[in-house]
Amino acid sequence: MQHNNILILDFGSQYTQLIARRVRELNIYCEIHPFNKIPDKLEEYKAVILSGSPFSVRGENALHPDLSKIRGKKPVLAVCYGAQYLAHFSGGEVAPSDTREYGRAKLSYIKPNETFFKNINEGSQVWMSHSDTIKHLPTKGVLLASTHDVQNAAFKIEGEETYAIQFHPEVYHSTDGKQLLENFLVHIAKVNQDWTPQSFVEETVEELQQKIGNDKVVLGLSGGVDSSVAAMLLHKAIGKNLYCIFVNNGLLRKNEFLEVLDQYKDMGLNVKGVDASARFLEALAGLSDPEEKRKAIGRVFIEVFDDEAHEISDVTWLAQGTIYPDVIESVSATGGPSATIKSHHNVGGLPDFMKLKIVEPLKALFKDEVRRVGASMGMDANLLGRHPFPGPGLAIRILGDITAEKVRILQEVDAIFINGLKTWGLYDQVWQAGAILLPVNSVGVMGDERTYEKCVALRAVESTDGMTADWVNLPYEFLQKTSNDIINKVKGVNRVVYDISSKPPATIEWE
Ligand SMILES: Nc1ncnc2c1ncn2[C@@H]1O[C@H](COP(=O)(O)OP(=O)(O)OP(=O)(O)O)[C@@H](O)[C@H]1O
Ligand SMILES: O=c1[nH]c(=O)c2[nH+]cn([C@@H]3O[C@H](COP(=O)(O)O)[C@@H](O)[C@H]3O)c2[nH]1
Ligand SMILES: NC(=O)CC[C@H](N)C(=O)O
Ligand SMILES: [Mg+2]
Repeated sequence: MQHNNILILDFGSQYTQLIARRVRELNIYCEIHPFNKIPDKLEEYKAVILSGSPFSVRGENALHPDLSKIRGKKPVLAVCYGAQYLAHFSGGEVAPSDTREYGRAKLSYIKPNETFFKNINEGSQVWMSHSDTIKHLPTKGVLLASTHDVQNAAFKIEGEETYAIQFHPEVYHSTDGKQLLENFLVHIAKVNQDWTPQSFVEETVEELQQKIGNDKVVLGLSGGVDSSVAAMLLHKAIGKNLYCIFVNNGLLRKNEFLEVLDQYKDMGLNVKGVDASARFLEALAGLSDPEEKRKAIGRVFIEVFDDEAHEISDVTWLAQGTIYPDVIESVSATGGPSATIKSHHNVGGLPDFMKLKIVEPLKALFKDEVRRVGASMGMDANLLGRHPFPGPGLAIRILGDITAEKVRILQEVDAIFINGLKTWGLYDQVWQAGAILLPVNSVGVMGDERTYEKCVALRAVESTDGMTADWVNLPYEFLQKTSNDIINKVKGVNRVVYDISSKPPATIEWE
């Protein structure tokens, strides 16, 4: 258990994860729990933050948890819906505001000498996103700040360490938001700022040793950041009892299998490379529907992994590189069925028959924190800075059916594009990039002869989490040079196009 833990109760705001990030940026650990699943062991938490919500406290379905175990006993910071909740159900009044308020506002009044507003001055910009407003403060409420339009923009409750704000300190556009969180967490709740990548590594290694003891653990390594950092942590904790398996599904980037395998061996990992290319290609033969392709790959992954795990005697644990956003998505407060756009697969979805216990050392971290943890263990910057790459690999970038020849063509094209980005110093400015082989032949002319060959698309996007993305404005000179190189060097390709679609409405991968 991490020390100095902050509990964030999620009422379904789209900003809840941002609250967690801001708290972590202060080197303070925190966890998000759904509003209706308040943990039993409250003594482990030093303070509680209530998030915003799409609901209205006046609505029939208002989220209305019992906070009697928390209020007056722990410092509480209530944000937006949280603030309205405190007001509405404790003797105050919340009503629809005359004008809905979204975006910029300025604090026009701040009560003097309040620790909560230490180093924050009148005029400070805050970001609003609400349609209800707090008309009357709750019993024992003391006004702390106002904006031009919102009289009760911040208040506290006399006799409790309970603070409430209508604006969102977690968003970047609230200029003193981080200061406000620091005032509350450090100066009011007296939480130490000692949660760092190093302390995370030390605590996690100790926990893993206690949990796993002398048991054996198996882990699927993909060359990606998450599984690699998870492997490093486990290696530090249990050494040779960690058995890593890196599967070549024949759909990796050019030379990637051997290069990455060598890199893992240099890191001292106990890793086995399994070349199952033929098995995957066989399973894919004749399939051209994207979902059927994805499912076939998922199935073969499990078979290969299961075969390999059986080669190791007495394995009892399966380790996974699950990270925090994966966890949060599966327990969202408001839930609601969402449409399946694509069936993402990873070895994580192993069936029950494998009967392995699961260990997920990165379950509490965001992607950038995973990178910081990796860096603090001395992991190679190239490995850490790697673009995300999907488990089904080039199979979902070859539209339609897959053959060994198409894989070869796409590997060549992709290598020219990615190496070009690196040479031009563009790789780190791009979140993810790759090439797509289209099921389209077009007419060209090369050396006075007619050609009728394949077309490839290049895709480069900027994003923070892959959920939304925009295409990158790559320099024309770069695109020109890359297109030339591809058409001149890769036999079978006579046309290159650049994908200028954002997500949504498109997705990052084409299948
Ligand atoms: N070729 C592979 N061999 C073995 N395991 C794999 C392979 N590809 C994917 N996996 C497993 O599937 C998991 C999920 O893959 P995913 O791409 O989401 O994460 P990642 O590869 O670890 O990190 P990143 O998101 O940076 O690519 C990996 O953590 C790994 O355990
Ligand atoms: O491990 C994975 N298994 C998959 O099946 C898979 N499909 C897409 N992706 C990656 O997810 C991000 C979002 O991709 P999309 O916009 O195409 O859904 C992008 O980063 C994609 O590369 C996958 N990763
Ligand atoms: N961001 C929020 O928490 C909004 C709270 C509430 N739904 C309102 O519109 O006022
Ligand atoms: Mg990956």
